[in-house]
Amino acid sequence: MRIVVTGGAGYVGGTVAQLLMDHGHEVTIVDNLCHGHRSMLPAKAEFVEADIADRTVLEDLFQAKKIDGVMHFAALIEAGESMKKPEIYFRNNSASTLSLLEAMLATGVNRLVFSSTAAVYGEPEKTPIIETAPLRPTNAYGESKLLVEQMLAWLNRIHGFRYASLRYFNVAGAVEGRGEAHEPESHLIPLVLDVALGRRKSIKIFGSDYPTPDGTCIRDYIHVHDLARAHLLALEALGSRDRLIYNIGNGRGFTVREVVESARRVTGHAIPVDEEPRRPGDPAVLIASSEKIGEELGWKPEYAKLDDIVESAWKWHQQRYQVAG
Ligand SMILES: NC(=O)c1ccc[n+]([C@@H]2O[C@H](COP(=O)([O-])OP(=O)(O)OC[C@H]3O[C@@H](n4cnc5c(N)ncnc54)[C@H](O)[C@@H]3O)[C@@H](O)[C@H]2O)c1
Ligand SMILES: O=c1ccn([C@@H]2O[C@H](COP(=O)(O)OP(=O)(O)O[C@H]3O[C@H](CO)[C@H](O)[C@H](O)[C@H]3O)[C@@H](O)[C@H]2O)c(=O)[nH]1
Repeated sequence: MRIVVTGGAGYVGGTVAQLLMDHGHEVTIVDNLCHGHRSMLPAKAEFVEADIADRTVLEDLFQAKKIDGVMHFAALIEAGESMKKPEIYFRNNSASTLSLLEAMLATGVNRLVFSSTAAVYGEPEKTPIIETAPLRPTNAYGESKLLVEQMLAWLNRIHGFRYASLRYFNVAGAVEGRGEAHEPESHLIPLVLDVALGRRKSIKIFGSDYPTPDGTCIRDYIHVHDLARAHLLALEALGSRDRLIYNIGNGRGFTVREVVESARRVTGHAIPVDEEPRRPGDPAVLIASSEKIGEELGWKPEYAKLDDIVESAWKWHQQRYQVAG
């Protein structure tokens, strides 16, 4: 298939773009490089530097290349930042995505895989979270993604628009020369590894008074390779089905302190911590049930152990920052 990958200069989009190409698909990446890096682009992918809000560029591209489908990763992704500047999340993640959807409708491109998030659930009533759980985001980032999910449901109902919405839990790990390099970095695992490399003095723990066994937040970490495989399965499934919504996680939760412990085991570094107040908008516990995608598409994570995920991130982190070890 000929696939446009938005946000393909980023961590997840770049990884999926490479896997698509490994499977023989043709890929054109659209990214405005607001957070992406040219070094993340797969070597043989075509690259268009543009914003997803630019309908003219997108419509020309969709028509010229006879595009079969879109994988949409482009977004601002920091839950913490979204609680300080919600408006930029609604503009970039919700309004600009509507421009992309309009361009798809105008040119007859009728297959989309959308990067949604566990943040659409907010504070869950029950864990593991299933896809029919209430959708009540506690941060503006999650709301900006939920708005897109709502648009997609209407486009499906009215135009028969085919889409898969994949609600990722916490993505981590690296594959063959491609890993997590957000700038600025806000995610726990790369920040902890920065401490192990001596790039930061300590890791801040945001909140130690949550109702969890050690008082810190619990998250479900999923390896980026397993996540990428789920995208290919969803893209294929849209050939015969028109509306797919799946959680993508490991089904096991780890506290922030357990992540730090894992990084201590993997890196051999003491990793000092500083206890800080809670970060606004953070739910206490997010753990996925991914049974639905397992039953319907046969997806199963290959990386089940936290130490293996951290180890793969660590290898890449060391290479990226050119420290031997
Ligand atoms: N990393 C996670 O843990 C996680 C968890 C759940 C969901 N997600 C979702 O996965 C997707 C990818 O996340 P990531 O970690 O790879 O982030 P990333 O920041 O590495 O990649 C996002 C890319 O989108 C580009 N971009 C942003 N706005 C754009 C716009 N208007 N036009 C064109 N390009 C634009 C950026 O330049 C960047 O290259 C996002 O939609 C994010 O919300 C990520
Ligand atoms: O320096 C840090 C960074 C994070 N945390 C804590 O570690 C946990 C994980 O935080 P991350 O920032 O790594 O990830 P989030 O859970 O906030 O969010 C991530 O996963 C979500 C889905 O679960 C979203 O999709 C979002 O894009 C993505 O950033 C949270 O409890 C956070 O408070 C710290 O204690 N210290």
